[in-house]
This record gives sequence, C-alpha cells and structure tokens, in this order.
Amino acid sequence: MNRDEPSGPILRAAGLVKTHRPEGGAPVHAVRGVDLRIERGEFVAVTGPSGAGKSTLLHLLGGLDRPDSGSLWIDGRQVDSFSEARWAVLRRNHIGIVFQFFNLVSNLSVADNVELPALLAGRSPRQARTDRAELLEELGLAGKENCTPGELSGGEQQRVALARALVNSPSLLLADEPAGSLDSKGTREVLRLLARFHQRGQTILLVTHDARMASAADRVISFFDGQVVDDAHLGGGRSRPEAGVADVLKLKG
Ligand SMILES: Nc1ncnc2c1ncn2[C@@H]1O[C@H](COP(=O)(O)OP(=O)(O)OP(=O)(O)O)[C@@H](O)[C@H]1O
Repeated sequence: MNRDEPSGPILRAAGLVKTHRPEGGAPVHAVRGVDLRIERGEFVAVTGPSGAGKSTLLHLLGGLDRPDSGSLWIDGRQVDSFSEARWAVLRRNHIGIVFQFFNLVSNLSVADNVELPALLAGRSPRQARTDRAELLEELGLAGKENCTPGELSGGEQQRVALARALVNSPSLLLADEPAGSLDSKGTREVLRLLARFHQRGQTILLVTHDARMASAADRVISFFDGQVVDDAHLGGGRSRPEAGVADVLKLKG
C-alpha cells in the first residue's frame, strides 16, 4: 500500500505525541496528541505561553526531534518513520527553518552561509552564487557577502538566516521565534519579509509567544499545555496580507 499522499496539504499531522524524559527528572508531556493540517500558501502562527510546547511541536514538524507516536506527512510524503539521513535530505530540499538565535556558521562568510545549503542540494557553484546574490539583494544585504555573522547586527543576521532557509525554495518555512532576540526595528523587518514571501506563495509556520506577532499570520493556532486549544482563520483568506502586518507594526511602534 502506498502510504504517501501524492497531493493535498503541505503538512498533516495526526496524533503527535512527545514526552521529554530528562535524566533524573520527571517526564514532561510537551506535545499531547496534536492533529494539524496546513494547506499550501498558508501563513500560520502557533502561539501560546512559555512552556506550552510550541518549540517541541516545531522540532517534530521539522524532523529535529522524533514523536513518541503519531503520523506526519510533509509535501505528500509520510515522514514519521524517516531515518536521520532522509530527514536531512527532506529538510535540505523542502523545509527551511529559522531559529531565534540564527544558528549561522560563525566562521563562514555571509555568502558561504547562504550558498552552503544550495551546494549541498546539488546546485552548481555558479547557480548557488546567483541564487545567493539574488536573495541577499532582496533582503537588503548586498555588500555584506564577505562579512562573518559576528560583524552584523541581530536583524541582519536573521535576514541571512532567512536567506539560508529560503535558498532552496522550500515548500515550507518553519520559523521559531524569529524575532525573539531582535529589537522592534528588527522585528518589523522580519515581519515585513515573512509577509512578502507569503504574498508570493510561500507557506509559513511561525512559532511565537508574542500574540501581536502572531496576528501577522492569516491563521492563528493557540497552543496550551501541549494541545491545540483554538484554531482561528483571520479574515477568511485575507485579501491583503499586509493588513495584518500593518496592525502589528503599529503596535510595535
Ligand atoms: N529537551 C528537553 N528536555 C526536557 N524537557 C524539555 C526539553 N525541551 C523542552 N522541554 C520542556 O517541555 C515543555 C515545553 O517546552 P517548549 O520549549 O516546547 O515550549 P514553548 O512553548 O516553546 O516555550 P517557550 O515559548 O518558552 O520557548 C517545557 O516544560 C520545557 O521545559
């Protein structure tokens, strides 16, 4: 039987469960039976208080951690039984991830940080250079190619991380508190960029404890104590995605 889904949502999860078992400590039931369906082109925020299990969920969806039980389909493939190696290939080609603390390679230049995933995906050095140059230009980082991450501001580093996540044109972008360590200017930049890529059809799943940031998305999933407690489609396929961002930017000052 073919257990893959050839078409349909970009992501589907059924009954995902994850319990952390810290050595010497009590088990933590971080994700307690999550069903989720994300359609292509959606901009979804998962929000909830600290400790609700949002990051654990994102790690499960990106294959950075494994569920104890449950099923997961990404882009039509059933992936919950994937090996590390297959997950690595899936992430390289289909899933971009940005984190709160950027996770750039500190001793590589900006250009190399962005080109590396393209080269690993099998793109020619020339194509990788072209794609990197286009993205850095678009993200306002032209001229910073030879800097190392430590020479950039937090906002610039997060834009490099975004370029790295997007260089292989992933079907799905996962963002875990991408503005969590940025000031309000950096937050605005990240929100604008997410909105811009979303308008072009990029599917985005944003994890944030910040309800104002979450309202930039067109669907907000509230997470509490390891479970989905609300799933709100804002504006029913908002015709102007920028409207949500504009509201947030006003609030952010
Ligand atoms: N590797 C781990 N080992 C043990 N416990 C963990 C681990 N990772 C997370 N936890 C615990 O699981 C629960 C959920 O954590 P998680 O980071 O997923 O929540 P969160 O909603 O993302 O919180 P925050 O907004 O503070 O990042 C918390 O109680 C946390 O302490």
